[in-house]
Amino acid sequence: MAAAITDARGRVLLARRTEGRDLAGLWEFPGGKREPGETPEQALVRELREELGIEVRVGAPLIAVAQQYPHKRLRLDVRRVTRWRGTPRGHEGQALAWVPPDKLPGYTMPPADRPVVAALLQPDRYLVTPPPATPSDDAAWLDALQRALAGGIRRIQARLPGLDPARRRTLVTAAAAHCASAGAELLVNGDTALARDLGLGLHLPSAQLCELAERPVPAGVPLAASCHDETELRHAEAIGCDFAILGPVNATPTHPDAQGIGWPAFEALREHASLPIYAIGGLTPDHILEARHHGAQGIAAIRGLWP
Ligand SMILES: Nc1nc2c([nH]c(=O)n2[C@H]2C[C@H](O)[C@@H](COP(=O)(O)OP(=O)(O)OP(=O)(O)O)O2)c(=O)[nH]1
Repeated sequence: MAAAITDARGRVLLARRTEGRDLAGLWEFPGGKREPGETPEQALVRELREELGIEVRVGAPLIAVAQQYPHKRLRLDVRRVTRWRGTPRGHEGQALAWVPPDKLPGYTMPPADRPVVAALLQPDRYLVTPPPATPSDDAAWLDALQRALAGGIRRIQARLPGLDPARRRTLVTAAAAHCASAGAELLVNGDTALARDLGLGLHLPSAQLCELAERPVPAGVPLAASCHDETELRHAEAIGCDFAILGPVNATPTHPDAQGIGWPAFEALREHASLPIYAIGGLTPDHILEARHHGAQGIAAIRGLWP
Protein backbone atom coordinates (compact mmCIF):
# COMPACT_ATOMS: atom_id res chain seq x y z
CA MET A 1 0.00 0.00 0.00
CA ALA A 2 1.26 3.49 -0.76
CA ALA A 3 -0.12 7.01 -0.82
CA ALA A 4 0.01 9.81 -3.35
CA ILE A 5 -0.20 12.57 -0.73
CA THR A 6 -0.97 15.91 -2.37
CA ASP A 7 -0.95 19.28 -0.60
CA ALA A 8 -3.07 22.35 -1.32
CA ARG A 9 -0.44 23.57 -3.82
CA GLY A 10 -0.64 20.30 -5.75
CA ARG A 11 2.81 19.09 -4.62
CA VAL A 12 3.28 15.36 -4.01
CA LEU A 13 5.13 13.93 -1.00
CA LEU A 14 8.00 11.52 -1.70
CA ALA A 15 10.17 9.70 0.84
CA ARG A 16 13.65 8.33 0.33
CA ARG A 17 14.20 4.66 1.19
CA THR A 18 16.78 4.38 3.97
CA GLU A 19 20.05 2.44 3.84
CA GLY A 20 20.02 -1.26 4.56
CA ARG A 21 16.61 -1.86 2.94
CA ASP A 22 15.79 -3.26 -0.43
CA LEU A 23 15.87 -0.47 -3.07
CA ALA A 24 17.77 1.81 -0.66
CA GLY A 25 18.27 5.40 -1.77
CA LEU A 26 15.36 5.40 -4.22
CA TRP A 27 12.45 7.80 -3.77
CA GLU A 28 9.01 6.29 -3.16
CA PHE A 29 5.43 7.05 -2.29
CA PRO A 30 5.15 6.63 1.51
CA GLY A 31 3.54 3.38 2.62
CA GLY A 32 4.36 -0.23 3.35
CA LYS A 33 3.08 -3.76 3.55
CA ARG A 34 -0.29 -4.89 4.84
CA GLU A 35 -0.29 -6.97 7.99
CA PRO A 36 -2.57 -9.99 8.43
CA GLY A 37 -6.15 -9.01 9.18
CA GLU A 38 -5.80 -5.41 7.99
CA THR A 39 -7.92 -3.86 5.27
CA PRO A 40 -5.90 -1.89 2.67
CA GLU A 41 -7.13 1.37 4.21
CA GLN A 42 -6.19 0.32 7.77
CA ALA A 43 -2.73 -0.68 6.57
CA LEU A 44 -2.15 2.66 4.88
CA VAL A 45 -3.40 4.65 7.90
CA ARG A 46 -1.03 2.68 10.17
CA GLU A 47 1.98 2.95 7.86
CA LEU A 48 1.61 6.71 7.43
CA ARG A 49 1.18 7.16 11.20
CA GLU A 50 4.37 5.16 11.85
CA GLU A 51 6.47 6.62 9.03
CA LEU A 52 5.29 10.22 8.91
CA GLY A 53 3.39 10.87 12.17
CA ILE A 54 0.20 11.95 10.39
CA GLU A 55 -3.42 10.77 10.64
CA VAL A 56 -4.78 10.45 7.11
CA ARG A 57 -8.13 10.02 5.49
CA VAL A 58 -7.57 7.53 2.66
CA GLY A 59 -8.98 8.81 -0.66
CA ALA A 60 -9.76 7.27 -4.04
CA PRO A 61 -7.68 4.51 -5.64
CA LEU A 62 -5.12 5.90 -8.10
CA ILE A 63 -3.59 2.75 -9.61
CA ALA A 64 -2.52 -0.75 -8.50
CA VAL A 65 0.73 -1.90 -10.12
CA ALA A 66 1.80 -5.54 -10.05
CA GLN A 67 5.53 -5.66 -10.69
CA GLN A 68 8.12 -8.37 -11.12
CA TYR A 69 11.44 -7.53 -9.42
CA PRO A 70 14.53 -9.76 -9.67
CA HIS A 71 13.85 -11.44 -6.31
CA LYS A 72 10.19 -10.82 -5.70
CA ARG A 73 6.84 -9.82 -7.08
CA LEU A 74 4.74 -7.11 -5.49
CA ARG A 75 1.53 -5.24 -6.05
CA LEU A 76 1.77 -1.55 -5.29
CA ASP A 77 -1.75 -0.36 -4.49
CA VAL A 78 -1.71 3.44 -4.45
CA ARG A 79 -4.45 5.61 -2.94
CA ARG A 80 -4.85 9.35 -3.13
CA VAL A 81 -4.56 11.28 0.12
CA THR A 82 -5.51 14.96 0.26
CA ARG A 83 -6.67 15.17 3.91
CA TRP A 84 -4.60 14.53 7.04
CA ARG A 85 -3.85 15.87 10.51
CA GLY A 86 -0.32 16.75 11.61
CA THR A 87 2.85 17.66 9.73
CA PRO A 88 4.66 14.86 7.87
CA ARG A 89 8.14 14.18 9.26
CA GLY A 90 10.55 11.35 8.50
CA HIS A 91 9.97 9.32 11.68
CA GLU A 92 12.22 6.52 10.45
CA GLY A 93 15.10 8.80 9.45
CA GLN A 94 13.98 9.01 5.81
CA ALA A 95 14.35 12.24 3.81
CA LEU A 96 11.10 13.77 2.56
CA ALA A 97 10.44 16.02 -0.43
CA TRP A 98 7.36 17.93 -1.51
CA VAL A 99 7.60 17.68 -5.30
CA PRO A 100 5.70 19.71 -7.94
CA PRO A 101 4.06 17.13 -10.25
CA ASP A 102 6.08 18.06 -13.34
CA LYS A 103 9.30 17.42 -11.38
CA LEU A 104 8.32 13.86 -10.35
CA PRO A 105 9.97 12.18 -13.38
CA GLY A 106 13.31 13.65 -12.23
CA TYR A 107 13.34 11.51 -9.04
CA THR A 108 14.84 8.03 -9.24
CA MET A 109 12.17 5.57 -8.11
CA PRO A 110 11.63 1.77 -8.17
CA PRO A 111 10.23 0.29 -11.42
CA ALA A 112 6.66 -0.07 -10.05
CA ASP A 113 6.52 3.69 -9.52
CA ARG A 114 6.84 4.74 -13.16
CA PRO A 115 3.20 3.81 -13.93
CA VAL A 116 2.15 5.56 -10.71
CA VAL A 117 3.85 8.81 -11.71
CA ALA A 118 2.29 8.47 -15.18
CA ALA A 119 -1.14 7.94 -13.61
CA LEU A 120 -0.69 11.27 -11.82
CA LEU A 121 0.56 13.19 -14.86
CA GLN A 122 -0.68 11.71 -18.11
CA PRO A 123 -4.09 11.26 -19.79
CA ASP A 124 -6.19 8.22 -18.86
CA ARG A 125 -7.68 8.02 -22.37
CA TYR A 126 -5.82 7.51 -25.65
CA LEU A 127 -8.01 8.06 -28.69
CA VAL A 128 -7.17 6.10 -31.83
CA THR A 129 -8.89 7.65 -34.84
CA PRO A 130 -10.96 5.65 -37.31
CA PRO A 131 -10.06 6.69 -40.88
CA PRO A 132 -12.55 8.83 -42.83
CA ALA A 133 -14.17 6.64 -45.50
CA THR A 134 -13.87 8.98 -48.50
CA PRO A 135 -12.29 12.41 -49.10
CA SER A 136 -15.72 13.97 -48.71
CA ASP A 137 -15.70 12.72 -45.09
CA ASP A 138 -12.49 14.55 -44.16
CA ALA A 139 -14.24 17.70 -42.90
CA ALA A 140 -16.58 15.62 -40.73
CA TRP A 141 -13.55 13.71 -39.43
CA LEU A 142 -11.90 16.98 -38.34
CA ASP A 143 -15.16 18.07 -36.68
CA ALA A 144 -15.30 14.82 -34.74
CA LEU A 145 -11.67 15.29 -33.68
CA GLN A 146 -12.53 18.75 -32.37
CA ARG A 147 -15.49 17.33 -30.44
CA ALA A 148 -13.18 14.76 -28.89
CA LEU A 149 -10.81 17.55 -27.82
CA ALA A 150 -13.73 19.57 -26.43
CA GLY A 151 -14.71 16.45 -24.47
CA GLY A 152 -11.32 16.42 -22.76
CA ILE A 153 -9.26 13.99 -24.86
CA ARG A 154 -5.59 15.03 -24.62
CA ARG A 155 -3.71 12.18 -26.33
CA ILE A 156 -4.57 11.07 -29.86
CA GLN A 157 -3.17 8.63 -32.39
CA ALA A 158 -3.88 9.55 -36.00
CA ARG A 159 -4.37 6.11 -37.52
CA LEU A 160 -5.28 6.54 -41.17
CA PRO A 161 -4.79 3.28 -43.04
CA GLY A 162 -5.66 3.34 -46.73
CA LEU A 163 -5.23 7.09 -47.23
CA ASP A 164 -2.82 8.22 -49.92
CA PRO A 165 0.21 10.09 -48.56
CA ALA A 166 -0.86 13.58 -49.71
CA ARG A 167 -4.33 13.29 -48.18
CA ARG A 168 -2.90 11.85 -44.99
CA ARG A 169 -0.44 14.73 -44.69
CA THR A 170 -3.18 17.34 -45.20
CA LEU A 171 -5.44 15.71 -42.63
CA VAL A 172 -2.69 15.20 -40.06
CA THR A 173 -1.49 18.79 -40.50
CA ALA A 174 -5.00 20.10 -39.81
CA ALA A 175 -5.42 17.70 -36.87
CA ALA A 176 -2.07 18.84 -35.43
CA ALA A 177 -3.23 22.47 -35.42
CA HIS A 178 -6.41 21.56 -33.49
CA CYS A 179 -4.44 19.44 -31.02
CA ALA A 180 -1.86 22.17 -30.47
CA SER A 181 -4.50 24.75 -29.61
CA ALA A 182 -6.15 22.31 -27.17
CA GLY A 183 -2.80 21.41 -25.58
CA ALA A 184 -3.21 17.79 -26.72
CA GLU A 185 -0.56 15.35 -27.93
CA LEU A 186 -0.84 13.92 -31.45
CA LEU A 187 1.01 10.78 -32.56
CA VAL A 188 1.10 9.59 -36.16
CA ASN A 189 0.64 5.86 -36.69
CA GLY A 190 3.51 4.20 -38.50
CA ASP A 191 4.67 7.09 -40.69
CA THR A 192 8.07 8.08 -39.28
CA ALA A 193 8.83 10.53 -42.11
CA LEU A 194 5.56 12.40 -41.61
CA ALA A 195 6.00 12.51 -37.82
CA ARG A 196 9.52 13.90 -38.22
CA ASP A 197 8.48 16.46 -40.87
CA LEU A 198 5.62 17.81 -38.79
CA GLY A 199 7.41 17.48 -35.43
CA LEU A 200 4.70 15.15 -34.15
CA GLY A 201 4.79 12.05 -31.98
CA LEU A 202 5.04 8.57 -33.50
CA HIS A 203 3.00 5.45 -32.71
CA LEU A 204 4.68 2.23 -33.86
CA PRO A 205 2.66 -0.79 -34.99
CA SER A 206 4.21 -3.90 -33.38
CA ALA A 207 5.85 -5.12 -36.63
CA GLN A 208 7.65 -1.78 -36.96
CA LEU A 209 8.60 -1.77 -33.28
CA CYS A 210 10.32 -5.14 -33.64
CA GLU A 211 12.55 -3.88 -36.48
CA LEU A 212 13.91 -0.92 -34.52
CA ALA A 213 17.04 -1.01 -32.40
CA GLU A 214 16.71 2.57 -31.21
CA ARG A 215 14.32 5.48 -30.81
CA PRO A 216 13.35 6.73 -34.32
CA VAL A 217 12.39 10.22 -33.10
CA PRO A 218 14.34 12.55 -30.79
CA ALA A 219 13.91 12.41 -27.01
CA GLY A 220 11.11 14.73 -25.96
CA VAL A 221 8.96 13.77 -28.97
CA PRO A 222 6.26 11.30 -27.85
CA LEU A 223 6.91 7.70 -28.91
CA ALA A 224 4.49 4.82 -28.34
CA ALA A 225 4.03 1.26 -29.57
CA SER A 226 1.35 -1.40 -29.97
CA CYS A 227 2.31 -4.57 -28.10
CA HIS A 228 0.85 -8.05 -27.77
CA ASP A 229 3.31 -9.94 -25.58
CA GLU A 230 6.10 -9.64 -23.04
CA THR A 231 8.88 -9.51 -25.67
CA GLU A 232 7.28 -6.56 -27.44
CA LEU A 233 6.66 -4.72 -24.18
CA ARG A 234 10.27 -5.17 -23.09
CA HIS A 235 11.47 -4.02 -26.51
CA ALA A 236 9.23 -0.94 -26.42
CA GLU A 237 10.72 -0.06 -23.05
CA ALA A 238 14.29 -0.76 -24.22
CA ILE A 239 14.12 1.61 -27.20
CA GLY A 240 12.65 4.36 -25.01
CA CYS A 241 8.95 4.35 -25.81
CA ASP A 242 7.06 6.71 -23.52
CA PHE A 243 4.08 4.40 -23.34
CA ALA A 244 2.52 1.35 -24.98
CA ILE A 245 -0.87 -0.13 -25.71
CA LEU A 246 -1.60 -3.77 -24.95
CA GLY A 247 -4.56 -5.94 -25.85
CA PRO A 248 -7.10 -6.78 -26.98
CA VAL A 249 -8.51 -7.08 -23.47
CA ASN A 250 -11.99 -7.81 -24.81
CA ALA A 251 -13.04 -8.94 -28.28
CA THR A 252 -13.77 -5.98 -30.59
CA PRO A 253 -15.75 -5.40 -33.78
CA THR A 254 -12.56 -4.08 -35.50
CA HIS A 255 -10.68 -7.33 -34.79
CA PRO A 256 -13.46 -9.93 -34.71
CA ASP A 257 -11.03 -12.84 -35.06
CA ALA A 258 -8.97 -11.92 -32.01
CA GLN A 259 -10.32 -13.19 -28.71
CA GLY A 260 -9.83 -10.90 -25.75
CA ILE A 261 -6.96 -11.79 -23.41
CA GLY A 262 -8.89 -10.54 -20.33
CA TRP A 263 -7.67 -8.47 -17.38
CA PRO A 264 -5.67 -11.18 -15.54
CA ALA A 265 -3.51 -11.76 -18.64
CA PHE A 266 -3.17 -8.01 -19.19
CA GLU A 267 -1.91 -7.62 -15.62
CA ALA A 268 0.44 -10.61 -15.89
CA LEU A 269 2.03 -9.19 -19.06
CA ARG A 270 2.22 -5.66 -17.67
CA GLU A 271 4.31 -6.64 -14.65
CA HIS A 272 7.41 -7.39 -16.75
CA ALA A 273 7.70 -3.80 -17.99
CA SER A 274 7.49 -0.51 -16.17
CA LEU A 275 6.44 1.89 -18.92
CA PRO A 276 2.84 3.18 -18.77
CA ILE A 277 0.47 0.90 -20.70
CA TYR A 278 -3.01 1.59 -22.00
CA ALA A 279 -5.40 -1.33 -22.27
CA ILE A 280 -7.15 -1.64 -25.63
CA GLY A 281 -9.92 -3.83 -27.02
CA GLY A 282 -13.65 -3.28 -26.54
CA LEU A 283 -13.16 -0.64 -23.84
CA THR A 284 -14.94 2.62 -23.02
CA PRO A 285 -14.37 5.35 -20.39
CA ASP A 286 -16.55 3.25 -18.05
CA HIS A 287 -13.62 0.79 -17.88
CA ILE A 288 -10.98 3.29 -16.68
CA LEU A 289 -11.30 2.44 -12.97
CA GLU A 290 -11.08 -1.27 -13.74
CA ALA A 291 -8.10 -0.63 -16.01
CA ARG A 292 -6.28 1.28 -13.24
CA HIS A 293 -7.04 -1.58 -10.84
CA HIS A 294 -5.06 -3.83 -13.18
CA GLY A 295 -2.12 -1.46 -13.55
CA ALA A 296 -3.14 0.24 -16.80
CA GLN A 297 -2.58 3.93 -17.47
CA GLY A 298 -6.15 3.95 -18.77
CA ILE A 299 -7.94 2.90 -21.92
CA ALA A 300 -7.11 3.26 -25.60
CA ALA A 301 -10.01 2.99 -28.02
CA ILE A 302 -11.38 3.82 -31.42
CA ARG A 303 -15.13 3.33 -31.03
CA GLY A 304 -15.15 3.84 -27.27
CA LEU A 305 -13.70 7.35 -27.58
CA TRP A 306 -14.53 8.67 -31.07
CA PRO A 307 -17.54 11.01 -30.88
N1 LIG B 1 5.95 2.23 0.07
C1 LIG B 1 6.38 2.00 -1.16
N2 LIG B 1 6.92 0.79 -1.49
C2 LIG B 1 7.33 0.64 -2.75
C3 LIG B 1 7.20 1.68 -3.72
N3 LIG B 1 7.69 1.21 -4.90
C4 LIG B 1 8.11 -0.07 -4.70
O1 LIG B 1 8.61 -0.80 -5.54
N4 LIG B 1 7.92 -0.41 -3.38
C5 LIG B 1 8.24 -1.72 -2.82
C6 LIG B 1 9.37 -1.68 -1.85
C7 LIG B 1 9.02 -2.79 -0.90
O2 LIG B 1 9.50 -4.01 -1.45
C8 LIG B 1 7.52 -2.82 -0.88
C9 LIG B 1 6.98 -1.98 0.24
O3 LIG B 1 7.13 -2.55 1.48
P1 LIG B 1 8.07 -1.99 2.65
O4 LIG B 1 8.68 -0.68 2.30
O5 LIG B 1 7.32 -2.11 3.90
O6 LIG B 1 9.15 -3.11 2.52
P2 LIG B 1 10.49 -3.32 3.30
O7 LIG B 1 11.28 -2.07 3.38
O8 LIG B 1 10.20 -4.05 4.53
O9 LIG B 1 11.26 -4.18 2.21
P3 LIG B 1 11.21 -5.71 1.85
O10 LIG B 1 10.66 -6.46 3.01
O11 LIG B 1 10.36 -5.82 0.62
O12 LIG B 1 12.64 -5.98 1.55
O13 LIG B 1 7.13 -2.23 -2.11
C10 LIG B 1 6.62 2.92 -3.33
O14 LIG B 1 6.47 3.88 -4.12
N5 LIG B 1 6.22 3.02 -2.04
